[in-house]
Amino acid sequence: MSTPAPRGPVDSSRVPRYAGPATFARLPRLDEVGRADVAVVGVPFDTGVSYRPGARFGGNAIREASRLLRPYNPAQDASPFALAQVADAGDVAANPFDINAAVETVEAAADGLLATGARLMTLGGDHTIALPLLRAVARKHGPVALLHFDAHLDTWDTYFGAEYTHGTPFRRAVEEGLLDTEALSHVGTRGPLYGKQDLTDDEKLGFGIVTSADVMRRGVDEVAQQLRERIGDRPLYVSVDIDVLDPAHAPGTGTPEAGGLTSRELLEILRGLAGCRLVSADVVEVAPAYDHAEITAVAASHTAYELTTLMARQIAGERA
Ligand SMILES: N=C(N)NCCCC(=O)O
Ligand SMILES: [Zn+2]
Ligand SMILES: [Zn+2]
Repeated sequence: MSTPAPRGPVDSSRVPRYAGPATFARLPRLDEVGRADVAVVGVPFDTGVSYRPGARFGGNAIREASRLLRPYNPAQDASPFALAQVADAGDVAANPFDINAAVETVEAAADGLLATGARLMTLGGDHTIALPLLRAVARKHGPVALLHFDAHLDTWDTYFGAEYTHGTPFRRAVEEGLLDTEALSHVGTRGPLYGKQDLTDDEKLGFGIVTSADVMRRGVDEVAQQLRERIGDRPLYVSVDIDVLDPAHAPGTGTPEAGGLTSRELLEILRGLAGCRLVSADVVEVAPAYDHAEITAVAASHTAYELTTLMARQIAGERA
């Protein structure tokens, strides 16, 4: 069965790129194209944060910054929006006053989009939302490999007795059997912890750690190769907390930590994942009130672009 040619972004050589409403990369809305291979969906929710709030505005900041993306990605030699239908699915109406209700709403929205055959490219929102997203993805694919880019472990147990927060999604995900514990990696980890036990607990859950300093010492190619080997041909979920980047590269975030990755390192590691079976991804924790000159939002838009390109190439490869 032949698939219709995907509808791509508005042509920025004919319509100024700063004109009109901001969808991700100036792509059509999902309701304009009916269905999508990759649905870019916003989750404006930040009730799970432990420090600076504001990630509820992250998705729209990333959309605004993504106006400057262009249709051909030379680093991956691919035109993602021609290889697959990528569309902007709008925002999930997550309850800002009730975390449990919000988690349920995100899960249901993700289920709905995944049921149409779309992969999710989610724009957060704080990191709490990774849990409902992983629930939906695991319901579809079974336990998935997880590649988690973050300054933080996000495998803590509770904050103030709360189970669902931005510091706890991946412990919950392991407890719920959503992850393939043979293939769990944190990348970019750094900064002070509550105690050494944090690391022991994290290791017991099955995670391997590539610290920010490891990336600097070993280089992006070696790191990407090690990650690819660990992931193998498992279905893969990639979660990018933008605070994995150094505050110089991403000041607009809620819990910044010194000594992070450069945006160049992050983008190169992502490109090195070509060939992995990427089933969905998120970019979270962009808090534009702390941003300057859209530094963080631009980095996040390029991160989502590389992830989308990986998914589009994967989809095109499956079709061929
Ligand atoms: N997921 C992010 N960004 N941060 C988690 C930090 C949890 C803490 O305040 O200890
Ligand atoms: Zn973090
Ligand atoms: Zn995080």
